[in-house]
Parts: sequence; structure tokens; C-alpha cells
Amino acid sequence: MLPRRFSADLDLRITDSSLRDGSHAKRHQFTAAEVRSIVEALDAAGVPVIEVTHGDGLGGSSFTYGFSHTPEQELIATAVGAARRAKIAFLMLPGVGVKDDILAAADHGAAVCRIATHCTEADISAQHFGLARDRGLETVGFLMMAHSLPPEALAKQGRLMADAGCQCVYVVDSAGALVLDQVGDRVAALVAELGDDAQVGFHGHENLGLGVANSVLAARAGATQIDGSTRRFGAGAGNTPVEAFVGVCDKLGIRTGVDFFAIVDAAEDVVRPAMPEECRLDRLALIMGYAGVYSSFLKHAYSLAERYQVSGAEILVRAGERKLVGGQEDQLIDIAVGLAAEAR
Ligand SMILES: C[C@H](O)CC(=O)C(=O)O
Ligand SMILES: [Mn+2]
Repeated sequence: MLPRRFSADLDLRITDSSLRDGSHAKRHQFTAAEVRSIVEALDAAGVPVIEVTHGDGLGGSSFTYGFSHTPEQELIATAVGAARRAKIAFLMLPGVGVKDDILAAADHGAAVCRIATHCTEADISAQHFGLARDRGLETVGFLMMAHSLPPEALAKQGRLMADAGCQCVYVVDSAGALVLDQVGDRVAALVAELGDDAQVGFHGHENLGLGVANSVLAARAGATQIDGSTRRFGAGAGNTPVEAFVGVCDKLGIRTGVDFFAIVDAAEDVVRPAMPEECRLDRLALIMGYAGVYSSFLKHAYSLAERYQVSGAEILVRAGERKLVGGQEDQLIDIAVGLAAEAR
């Protein structure tokens, strides 16, 4: 079991997802040089965990999700080589990646295995947590699209993960749809359910502009691991900006161990140059938060709107009506084709 606290001088542990969630915003085109420079800068600023994988996790490079510029195992090895203190984490969605991918990431020196499932499907993660623990990896479980389950039901799914060997269960606000107390209530339900068996974490998206506030409420409800992305570099409107969250934590007396001025410099001087554009709170991102749509669908919606000459906003509204989950990217094509047919 992980201790409830990481150390006497740390109140919570930040994981930076720019090099994984940001992969969506970069259409999975990270180079090894970009990964090296970003890991060096985040590590020097004191970020304790840095996640590196294709945006859709191990094995994500495909027609469905988009092909990587550089094989992710190479990027993981590069990150491990560049980090002096930070642990390197990877994400894996059962069925997108397979167990051999976990072993390969561990062989490359990654230390934290994060297994993600839709929030009603935690049972499919059991064998992967078992394998990761046997291999000596730290484990994290991602309950994605957490807005779509009430707190008690989410906590039961967290229990499945913890019993399988997950050491920290995350409330994952994949759509950026959770609003303030809705985060605190879910985190509190997991804390009550898991007790000392596992920590609780929170992964936010900015689609309604609430990443920092939601993360503070998660911490106040007992979350001890918080995700963010420096410069918000993530899917949709991006993730909770690490640099702003660190500044807010400093002012609230919540100790993160990250140096505010160093992470601000890293955001501006190192991460921003690797981003194709700023992650914006624009029409499509706002619709995602409002309609509860998986943030990773944003670039797909833009591409399909262009290809079929239909409205990207309408694609996302219909994706919300269909309650699509991660892995159903092909249904976005179905929606776009249908919209084009309606327009004829
Ligand atoms: C595979 C997804 O991008 C995982 C994630 O970051 C989320 O659901 O949010
Ligand atoms: Mn995310």
C-alpha cells in the first residue's frame, strides 16, 4: 500500500500529463527531442511524476486514434533517460494496449502504471493491475468519464480496482463536465470506500474552465494525487494547468514540492514551443464540457467537420446524446456521415 501521504513535507503529488494527454492536442506527433527537453524542464522544477505515452495509451498508435510520430516505447525510454528525480508514468487502456506493452514500458524504466477504463468497466483492469504489481510497478487506476456515474456507484468501481492491486484510484473528468462539489462528492465517496486500501486522485479538464478549482476541491475532499498539464497541454481545452495549480496551492498552504517560478518558466519557454497551438476554451471545447463529451474527441471532430463539410459542434452535441465513450471514435464518423446526408 502507498502511504496516505508521500512524505512529511508534501500534501499531494502532482502528475504532469503534457506528454500523454497533450499528445491528443498534438495529434500524437511528439519527437524524442521534445520529450527530452520537456522532461528535463519539468523534472528540474520538481514535478514528481511525468506521464509519457500515446494520447490513448500504450498501443494507441492506429487508424482509430491516430499514428504516433515516434514509437511511444522510444519516448518512454527517452523520458526515463532525461529524468533525474521524477518517476516516469505510462497510461494503458485494456484492449488498446496489451500486457506485453506494460512489460516493455517497465523494461524501459517506467515506474508508474496507470490503467484506464470507462467508469462502469473497472473489472477489465484486474489482470493488468496484478501484472504491474508483480513487475514492481506503482499502480494508478483511471475511472474515465466520471461525470456519468453518481458518487456511490463510482466508489464501488474504485473498490474493484483497489482489490485488484490499484494503489490510487482517480476520478477522471474526461469531459471536463464535473462542476465543483460534483468533484468533491465523488472524491469523498472514494475516500470513504477505500480507506487505507488506496489513495484517491483527480484528473481534470478545462472545458468549463474549472480545472484548478475542481482540483482544489478534490484535494480538500481527500485526494492526494492530482493531474495537470503544464500550459494546459491536453485534450479538449486542455488539462488543469500545473503552473496555475502550483501557484494556487502555494497560496493555500498546500505543499506540492513544485517550484512555482521554475514551472512558469518551463510552461513558457519549453512546453509552449512544442505545442501546435494554445489549448483554447473555444466553442467546441465548451460544448464538450457542457454536453459531457470525451475530450479526446476534439481533434477528431475538427477533422471530420472538414472532411464531410458539417458542423463540428453538431458532431459533438450528437456524441453527447449518444453518450459515446473512449474507443468509440468510429461512431464520430457515423455521426458526420449522417449529418452530411441530412444536409443533401
Ligand atoms: C485516454 C484518455 O485520454 C484518458 C484521459 O486522459 C481522460 O479520460 O481524460
Ligand atoms: Mn485526460
